[in-house]
Amino acid sequence: MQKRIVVKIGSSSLTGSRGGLNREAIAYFAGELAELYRRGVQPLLVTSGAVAAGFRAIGYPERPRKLHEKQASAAVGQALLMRAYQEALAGHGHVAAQILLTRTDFHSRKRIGSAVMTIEELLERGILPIFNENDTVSVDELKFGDNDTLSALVANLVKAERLVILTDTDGLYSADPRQDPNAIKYEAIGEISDDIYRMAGGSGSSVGTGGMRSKLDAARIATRGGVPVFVGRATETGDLADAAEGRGRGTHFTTTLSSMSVKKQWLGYLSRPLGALIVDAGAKRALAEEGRSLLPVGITAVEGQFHAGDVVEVRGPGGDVVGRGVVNYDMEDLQRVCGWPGPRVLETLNGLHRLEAIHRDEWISLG
Ligand SMILES: Nc1ncnc2c1ncn2[C@@H]1O[C@H](COP(=O)(O)OP(=O)(O)O)[C@@H](O)[C@H]1O
Ligand SMILES: N[C@@H](CCC(=O)OP(=O)(O)O)C(=O)O
Repeated sequence: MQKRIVVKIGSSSLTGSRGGLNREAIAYFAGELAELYRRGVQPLLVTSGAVAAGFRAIGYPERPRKLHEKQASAAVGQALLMRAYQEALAGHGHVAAQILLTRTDFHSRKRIGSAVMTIEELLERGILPIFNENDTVSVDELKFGDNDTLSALVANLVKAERLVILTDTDGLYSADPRQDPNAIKYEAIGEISDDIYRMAGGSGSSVGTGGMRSKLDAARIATRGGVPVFVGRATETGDLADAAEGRGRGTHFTTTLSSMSVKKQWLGYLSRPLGALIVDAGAKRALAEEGRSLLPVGITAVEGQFHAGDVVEVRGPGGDVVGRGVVNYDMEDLQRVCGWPGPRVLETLNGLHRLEAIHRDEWISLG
C-alpha cells in the first residue's frame, strides 16, 4: 500500500479576509497535491472553505454566525469549492471525488465501514478524495465544529502515514502570535498535556472556525491512532511535500503508538455508549491489566438502557473510565444477574450465547 497522507486545508488558507474563494490558493494546493502523487504518495484532502466561499455569493456582507446562514452559505460554497478543485487538479491530470460526512456517520459502524470501502476504491483508482463536513445536515451539537477533527478521524480510518494540517500560522506557539509577538514556537511535541492546551486559543482569522485548540484536539485523536501530525503553513512550492515527510516549518506532533483497527477506533472514539457497567477492582484489573473478558460476577451496577450488541462504557469502583465494549446482554438481564457466578447465570438465563458480558475482542481500554 502506497503511503497515504491526509492534508487538511483551513478556511484561512483558502479565502481572502473578505471571504471569497482564493482561486490562486486552490491552484497552488492543486500543484502541491500533484507533487505528492509524483513522489508516489496517495493524498487525501480535507478542505474547509465552503462557508467562506459561499457567503458572499448568497449575499451576506460578512461570514455569517447563525447556524442556518452558515449552512446555506456552505450549500452554495461547497459546489464552488469542488468546481475550483476539479478544474485546478484537471490541469495536473488528476480527478477529485467529493465525500461529505457528519459526526453521526462515524457513530455507525456500518456507515463508516461503507465509507471506508468507497475511499479504498477511490484510492485504488488514483482518485483524490476531497472531504468536508456535510454542513447542510449537521446541527450544532452534532457538528465536528471544525474540519481539524474530521481530518484526524479520516487519517485514522485510512491508517495515514501522517496528517498535515495547513493553516495561516507556522505552528503552535506558547500563545496566539497575533496577540503576543513574544510567543515562542514549538517545533516538536510528544504528549499533548493540559499545559500545551492552555497555550491554544480560538480562531485568529475572520473565516476560520477551529483555531489552534481544535488542531490540538485533532493531533490528540490522530496520534492516539498512531498517526503523527504536522501543523503549519504551506506557501512555497515543495512545502507540502516537505511537511508530508515530516520536514516542514511547523510543529510536529509525534507518536509511538501503532495504527488501530477501524473496529477499535470506532469502539473507542466514534461510538456513543448507551449505558455503563460499574465493575469491582478484580474485574477492572482483569480488563485493564490481564487482557481478559468481563464476566457478570465482576459487575456491581448497571446504568442506562441498552440491548445486546450496543456499546457501553465500563467504569471502576471509583467511577474512573476503564474502557468501552460491546455488551452481550440486554440491560434488564444484566441488571438481574450482575454479581452472580457463571453457573447461576447460565441456569437462570436460558439460551445464553456466551457468558461474557463483554468479550475481550469487543473491548478497548481507555483508562
Ligand atoms: N497558541 C497558538 N499558536 C498558534 N496559533 C494560535 C494559537 N492560539 C490561537 N491561535 C490562532 O489560531 C489560528 C489558526 O486557526 P484558524 O483561524 O481556525 O485557522 P484555519 O482556518 O486554518 O483552521 C492562528 O491564525 C492563530 O491566530
Ligand atoms: N465545513 C466548514 C468547515 C469549517 C472549518 O472547520 O473551518 P476551519 O477551522 O477554517 O478549518 C466549511 O467548509 O466552511
